[in-house]
Amino acid sequence: MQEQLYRVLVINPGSTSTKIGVFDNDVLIMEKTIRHSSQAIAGFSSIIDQYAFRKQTILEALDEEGMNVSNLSAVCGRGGLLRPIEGGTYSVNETMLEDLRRGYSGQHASNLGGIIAFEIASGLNIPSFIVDPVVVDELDPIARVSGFSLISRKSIFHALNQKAVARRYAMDKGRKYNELNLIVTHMGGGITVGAHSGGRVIEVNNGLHGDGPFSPERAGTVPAGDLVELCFSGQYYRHEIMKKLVGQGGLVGYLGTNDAVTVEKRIQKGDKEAELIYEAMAYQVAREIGSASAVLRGNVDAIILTGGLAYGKGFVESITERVNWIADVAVYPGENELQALAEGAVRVLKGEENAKIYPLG
Ligand SMILES: Nc1ncnc2c1ncn2[C@@H]1O[C@H](COP(=O)(O)OP(=O)(O)OP(=O)(O)O)[C@@H](O)[C@H]1O
Ligand SMILES: CCCC(=O)O
Repeated sequence: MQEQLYRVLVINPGSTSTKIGVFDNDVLIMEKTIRHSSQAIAGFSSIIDQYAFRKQTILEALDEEGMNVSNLSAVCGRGGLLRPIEGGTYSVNETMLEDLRRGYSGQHASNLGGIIAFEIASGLNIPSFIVDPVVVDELDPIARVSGFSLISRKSIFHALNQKAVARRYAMDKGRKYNELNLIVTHMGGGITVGAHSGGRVIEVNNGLHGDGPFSPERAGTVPAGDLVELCFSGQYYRHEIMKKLVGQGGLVGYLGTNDAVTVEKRIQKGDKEAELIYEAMAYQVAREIGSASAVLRGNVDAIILTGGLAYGKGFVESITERVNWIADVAVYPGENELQALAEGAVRVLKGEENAKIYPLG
């Protein structure tokens, strides 16, 4: 019998781009990255204000590629800063739309994913979904304790790519994801290191404005007392400090660029400051992996390195030589987010899974 074919449009809005793909089941038939210049983005005062502009660019891109939207079975967007929820595929509903519009847990480009998916899908009378948003929260209770009773640790991380790559690793090894203990390290504009056990991410750093290694544009963990002193020194406004932590932190703060390729070129030309900072970023990633290995009591099947920085050979080597005594290191450069969105939607369309209802419980 012929397999039923579902055509799914997937939408992944990032800070400087909107990536879209069209899949027939899990097979990619069209992919496009629409880049937004900083001038185009700067014209909007908030993420949500970009909604009509981004939706229009998506529809134009589909039109240019000759994609007839009336053949779609569903639309799936990357979910944003919602309430903390467990991983999986969720139907877009009114509560979710409201939370995405007001940025329940903050502002992030992916807040637009579910909204645009819903708008396109409802015009076609087809379902819309989100999959594994950045707020997926499967932390063990012990991981929430920060040590400061007024603040709990939060789970904000690259859930979509971490889960997709972990599943891919399991498939490559002929194993089931939920049988493995994995340390998955996503290294992009932000860096998150997750301890995956029994199919759940029981510990992970909050890669947005929480903790963990510094990254191309984020500060990660900073000494708390010194940060408090700086906040009250009268030198900076609140939004300026926030920007120094997220956006202008990490490599940007030290070296003026978020582009690791540029940093590598500077190192090749003998820039010692660039060498120290780049090495420090690898050192902090390795330190976070070591910490995740303790969470898993040393019972680690593999350490997985993924995201754009995993293309950097020297960077990967520098991490690997510090952590390969813990477990084998597998490298999956780049990200697999469009594919993961499509697979999440198709699992539901085929009836292999039920779509979850937001918010759970
Ligand atoms: N070939 C390469 N060698 C070294 N670094 C690379 C290479 N290609 C990309 N990078 C670096 O990867 C980083 C961006 O990674 P990525 O594209 O995963 O981030 P993003 O999607 O913008 O953010 P995030 O992954 O946090 O959502 C940049 O610093 C970029 O310079
Ligand atoms: C940490 C959440 C995803 C991102 O890097 O923006």
